[in-house]
Amino acid sequence: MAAAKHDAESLQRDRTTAQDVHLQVHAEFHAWKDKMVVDTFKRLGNARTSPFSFAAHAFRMPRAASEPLPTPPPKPEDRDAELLIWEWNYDADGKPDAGRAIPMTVVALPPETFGEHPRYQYCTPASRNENARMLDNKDAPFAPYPEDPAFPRDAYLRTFNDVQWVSDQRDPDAEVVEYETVRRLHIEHGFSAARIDHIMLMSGFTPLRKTNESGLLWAVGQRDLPPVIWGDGLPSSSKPQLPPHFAEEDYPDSNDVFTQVNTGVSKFCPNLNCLTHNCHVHIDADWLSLTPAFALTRPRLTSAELPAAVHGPHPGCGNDCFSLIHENDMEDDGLANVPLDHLAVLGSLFKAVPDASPCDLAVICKMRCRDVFRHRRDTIDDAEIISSPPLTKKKKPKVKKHKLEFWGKDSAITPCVHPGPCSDATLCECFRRKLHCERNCRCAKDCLRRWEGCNSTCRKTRSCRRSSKCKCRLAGRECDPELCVVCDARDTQTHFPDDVPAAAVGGKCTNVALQRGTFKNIVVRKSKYGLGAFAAEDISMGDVLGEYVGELLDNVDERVGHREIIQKHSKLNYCFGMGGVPADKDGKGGAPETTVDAQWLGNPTRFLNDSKPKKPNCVAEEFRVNGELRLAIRALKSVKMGGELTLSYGERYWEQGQEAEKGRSGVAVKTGNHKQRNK
Ligand SMILES: C[S@@+](CC[C@H](N)C(=O)[O-])C[C@H]1O[C@@H](n2cnc3c(N)ncnc32)[C@H](O)[C@@H]1O
Repeated sequence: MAAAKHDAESLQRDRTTAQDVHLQVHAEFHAWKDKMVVDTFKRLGNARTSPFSFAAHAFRMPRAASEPLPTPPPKPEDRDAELLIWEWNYDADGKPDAGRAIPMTVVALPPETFGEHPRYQYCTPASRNENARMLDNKDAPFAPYPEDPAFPRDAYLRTFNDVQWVSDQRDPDAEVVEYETVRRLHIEHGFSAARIDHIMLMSGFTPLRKTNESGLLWAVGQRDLPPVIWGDGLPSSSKPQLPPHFAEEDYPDSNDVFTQVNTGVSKFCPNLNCLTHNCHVHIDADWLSLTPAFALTRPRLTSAELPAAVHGPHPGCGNDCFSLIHENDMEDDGLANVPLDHLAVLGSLFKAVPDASPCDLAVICKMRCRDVFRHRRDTIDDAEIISSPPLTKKKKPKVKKHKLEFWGKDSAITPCVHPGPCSDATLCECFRRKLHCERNCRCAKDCLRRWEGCNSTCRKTRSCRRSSKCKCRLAGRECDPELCVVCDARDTQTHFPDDVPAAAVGGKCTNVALQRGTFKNIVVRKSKYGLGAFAAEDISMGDVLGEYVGELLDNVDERVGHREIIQKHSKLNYCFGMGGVPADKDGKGGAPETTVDAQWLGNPTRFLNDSKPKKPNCVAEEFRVNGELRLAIRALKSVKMGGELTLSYGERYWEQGQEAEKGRSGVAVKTGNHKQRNK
């Protein structure tokens, strides 16, 4: 009872101390900030030679209301000037000089010279597709058309759960104050991390660390803090700092390389042609990581077996190699001089690759291989290895080729990751969806489901032209630089239009334009329907002009509701459907697999207008590129420089436009076929 009372009293005392420190830090921070802001403005006002000197002139006001503005100098003799601009300079005391007049000639231009610019909707330039944000309907990042009373702002905001400028914001000033409070509580008052966390959480502050990648200390570690001068006149940088791994006791593994690699690996795209950090295309719409974490590996080799197993009869890394030193001699070589950090890294590596060559591990850990070997011997128990069951090689089940079934032109965006061969039993997604396995699938290299490239069909022509029997072309794929060897898809540098003779193209793959980005120059100019895309150079039939890129929507209604409101209001729709079931020849039915929306993210191909009632000179074609569905815009005929580039959106685009006017939902309904736009 007495102990509990004592605890409660001590907690109350600590809370009071923490509150006092917090109030003090808060006051000091705001005193510094107010002064810093005023000083900055003063400095700008006094600047003479800095780039801000313009601002100095602009903001210099008469010292007192009674102080008159300088009298303009006499008008110059230039009688033709219809407009004079007066300019004065101020000296260091703020006194204006005599001033000068700059004559300007006013030229009357015909009104059509500066006609109204067509409406333009802001768009982030992009060279590749991006997945639309998961939970796109979660927070509205901003309210569009703020000055347009006709925009249905309330209806727009109602399609979101919240508004980002209210819900998600962390005040960076509060973060600086909280951090300094924590620093003082630990350094000056001896509070432990756990005690600080306990008190701060009671007061509604952010926990010091929530996970390895969140919490106050993690967030502060991501930023450059402002150079605050505290109440004692000293800057933050001159003060004793929190210890490096403060408050990490609850996350003992966060420093472990094995854990760190596994945290990082899940954020990289597993597509071997991409490997982008936080890839928004190949990592699936629910942001599930596709890259499996590294598992702990059991050691299989005893210390006595290791040297021969990893190096055979040869030394691994030279005359000083551990494999040449007798065990008894090694005893004298201590590990004492090896820094603890290096040993920690080595310990992590033993978890992942315990049977790797000590010489290789030595390079990674900046140690001698004999020390690596010795540390392994000290930490991995040979007795456990001997007692563990021996590895048995499983027989590979035979898969008969004629049993393989494939469905249409689809291919897996998500690589299959499962132990054993691709089958229903191993829950292989490629097998279940009747897709070809792709290069980045984790199945065996000789898996019969794997796409093989066009080597069997293009051996003679080696050009993969559209008229050819190229297996990749016929399957709606671009050639794969790793697989399509006979056409040299890897080294092709040039794009060949259709009218170049086949002989001139031999040995040069023409089916890699999207991967290589061998596009034509397009300019955006005024056209009959707002802005349009025009050829900035002569274009030949068959040329790929560019890739239609934007945000990828997977057709979930909630994610598109707000987009539809913007489309209706602006009367501009940049959606394009891809994949899925094509519509019939009248443009009816069908459902796209994905919609590319270039409303907020795109490139000049988003400006191609509909050609109706004329025939279009371009077409959009779908290609699978490394498992990813992409849209190429190709010329159907030659277009001279300056000619407008057009597509056929398809009847469905316009029909659905009228339905959308009536309030029907459905941005992401099927394009007629891949040549038609989606509304
Ligand atoms: C993808 S945008 C094309 C670029 C658009 N002109 C601009 O200024 O941003 C499609 C929109 O352009 C307009 N548009 C394109 N072709 C048209 C046509 N043949 N007739 C009328 N409007 C057209 C429609 O407003 C349509 O929603």
